[in-house]
Amino acid sequence: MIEFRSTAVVAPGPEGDTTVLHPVSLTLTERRISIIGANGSGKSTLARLINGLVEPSAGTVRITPDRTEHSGAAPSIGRGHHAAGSTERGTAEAGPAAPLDTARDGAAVRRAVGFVFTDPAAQLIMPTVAEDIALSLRRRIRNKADRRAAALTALERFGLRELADRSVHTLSGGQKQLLAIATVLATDPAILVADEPTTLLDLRNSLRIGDLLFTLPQQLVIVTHDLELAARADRTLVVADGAVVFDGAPAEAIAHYRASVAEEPDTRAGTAPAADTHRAAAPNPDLPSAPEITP
Ligand SMILES: Nc1ncnc2c1ncn2[C@@H]1O[C@H](COP(=O)(O)OP(=O)(O)OP(=O)(O)O)[C@@H](O)[C@H]1O
Repeated sequence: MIEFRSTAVVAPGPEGDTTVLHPVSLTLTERRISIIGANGSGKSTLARLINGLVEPSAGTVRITPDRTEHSGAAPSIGRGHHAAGSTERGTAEAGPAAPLDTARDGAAVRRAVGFVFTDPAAQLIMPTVAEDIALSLRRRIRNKADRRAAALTALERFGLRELADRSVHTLSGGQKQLLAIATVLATDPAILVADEPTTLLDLRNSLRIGDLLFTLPQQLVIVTHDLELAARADRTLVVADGAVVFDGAPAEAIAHYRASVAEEPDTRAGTAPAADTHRAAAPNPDLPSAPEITP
């Protein structure tokens, strides 16, 4: 579960403060949450607050990792199989953990919340594929040989086993993104936040990565400009001008976003409000998985 309580982000600058995110309160319990909105609207800021990459200037963000929610068989891709899960998940405790505050419990939050960036190059740092995934396992598995074996098993799960000793620089964009996701998931986070993970990918790889993300046992928060992908969520947030302006069922959220784009010329001329902020807090009676439902 992810809780924003009057969370705001203000960036100081030479010419005064800029409000990047207006105060927002949300309780996110659904398993799949998508965030959509225009460029520069504040989506990444909202996503980065979840794992502490951005700290709130006011209010709080709290994470309650549910260790039971992803204790089942993990999905695989390509020729992979599920065996990796047992190696990495053996120590997972059952039941909900205590809430973590992103400002106070930074290290624990980063362990609980994996983050996938748009550009996988931002997180692939070791020379080879196997070394990269092994690096993410270093805290969990101290012995080097065991770590390599676990890395290979994890790669198998994502259909990347044959690329184990390849330089990460020789991978295709799709393979890099898959590896980036694999390295994050190898640490078994309770929540996965993905910030436009398919933006740099072709259609085939977008579909592949989308299928992977939406079949994960983890709670997923995905920022995306791909409205088909966004529509697969249980709940969608629309962000505009640093505020959550709609929160509800994906189809309605997407319709709201499309309508706001259609109205844009008026908005730019200053003849209409940028967003109907009242709708953000309004509960959606049609939302099948309302905020109180546990994933
Ligand atoms: N530290 C900062 N200082 C000043 N402005 C910032 C800071 N962080 C973000 N912003 C501004 O806040 C706005 C929202 O940024 P953010 O990256 O969250 O948008 P976004 O919706 O993810 O955009 P995109 O879809 O283009 O990735 C942008 O105008 C950005 O330039």
